Amino acid sequence: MPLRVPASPVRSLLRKTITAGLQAADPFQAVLRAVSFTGASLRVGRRRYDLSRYDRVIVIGAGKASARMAQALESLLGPRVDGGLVVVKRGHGTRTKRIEIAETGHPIPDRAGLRTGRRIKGMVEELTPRDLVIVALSGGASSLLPAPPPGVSLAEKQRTTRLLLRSGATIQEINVVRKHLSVLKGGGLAASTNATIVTLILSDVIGDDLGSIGSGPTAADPSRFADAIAVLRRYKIWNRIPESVRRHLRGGRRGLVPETVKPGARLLRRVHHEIVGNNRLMLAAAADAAQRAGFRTILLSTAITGEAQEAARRWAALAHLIASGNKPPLRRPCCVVAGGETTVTVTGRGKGGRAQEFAAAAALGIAGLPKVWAAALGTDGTDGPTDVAGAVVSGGTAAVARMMGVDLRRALKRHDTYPALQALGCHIATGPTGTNVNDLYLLLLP
Ligand SMILES: Nc1ncnc2c1ncn2[C@@H]1O[C@H](COP(=O)(O)OP(=O)(O)O)[C@@H](O)[C@H]1O
Ligand SMILES: O=C(O)[C@@H](CO)OP(=O)(O)O
Repeated sequence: MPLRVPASPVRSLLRKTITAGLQAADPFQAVLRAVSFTGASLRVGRRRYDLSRYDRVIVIGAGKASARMAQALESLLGPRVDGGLVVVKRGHGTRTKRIEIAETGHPIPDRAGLRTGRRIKGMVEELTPRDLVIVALSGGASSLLPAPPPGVSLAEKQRTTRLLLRSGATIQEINVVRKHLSVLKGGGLAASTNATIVTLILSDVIGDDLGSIGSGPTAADPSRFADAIAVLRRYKIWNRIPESVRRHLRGGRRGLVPETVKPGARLLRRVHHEIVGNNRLMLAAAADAAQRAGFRTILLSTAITGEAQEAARRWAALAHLIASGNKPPLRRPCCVVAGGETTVTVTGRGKGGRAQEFAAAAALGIAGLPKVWAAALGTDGTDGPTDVAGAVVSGGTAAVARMMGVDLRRALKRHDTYPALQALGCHIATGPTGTNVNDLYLLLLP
């Protein structure tokens, strides 16, 4: 799908920055930057693998961007890839030759995911130390590759996931729970095989914590069962999750269920990780494009977090500061670029996403400021469970909303920002981008 940005004086700048950012986050290019293959030598970052010493080279993967990562590995390694299986979100698949692509459910795991999880576990279990597994990991893996422990059904895991996603917990906290409800996460994939592992990661977690991205299937996990219980209590969902899940977690805390793989574990000596792309790289490219378009540009932060509406209020405060013209931190024409990932504590049955919630709140925050635009979008192209990437609003959006009878405050209260922003013509659509490196936030003062 081509990039769709509403008409406005900043349309061209938006197109340039978004396109540059998405290109820099392209999983195919990201893999090619980090990996090369000459003779029998596979270079991954600073590490080299002599492939003549391995019997089989298998590509396993999970995440929204993992099909494109697999494609890049195929193009590099050609027939040296003996096969593999990579799981992506429905609609995010691409054509591959040797590596099978499976499409499963996200953000709620489904039956296809369960089947694929079992197949992947079976595939790696039979490998030996003379085999090499290349793991193509990106955000979304937690849901795409469910592997509930004995005693917990898929339906029970689905319910727990639903509650967690709406609870306002951070992705790190959510994944502390998911790691303790999975036999493949929290290092479980690495523990399931004797093969050598190199994991290529397109990160969608701020700070690139290896244990959090896709719940770290090949990474150490310092968190414990007690931490998982604490997260569920903190967000007041302990009493709402299924009894089987509580039983499993309590049993784990008492030492009746094996813990996730802990830092320093011996098995991790045959595992290496390489971050091939992340939010920062995407932001740098977007900022560069704005600069080249003649805007004074700063990359303000890679860690916009917290409730989306609050983050939007801070964003609006910055807009006021710059627009005031009174010793502004940046003079027009200027562009502020930031990244990160906010959270939304969802109540009710509204339709929206983090970026749309941010944009709608920003519209109220910058109301009345002339020639100021704020945009927010998820780089995967689907903001929350919707078909748009995000939205762009201006200092005039709130007035237009009033005129049209669109109640932005009410939309925010009900977390129902999609219909409001749609009516106002503010949506930015990219279609599924094939990548996933968190969100992009822009403040534009031409
Ligand atoms: N109606 C809504 N309004 C705002 N945000 C929502 C709504 N429904 C879900 N979300 C947010 O969408 C997130 C999941 O959507 P998604 O963009 O797929 O996340 P991710 O990119 O992390 O996988 C949830 O964490 C939740 O905060
Ligand atoms: O897979 C996951 O655990 C997370 C983080 O990597 O991704 P997403 O929020 O896209 O599901």
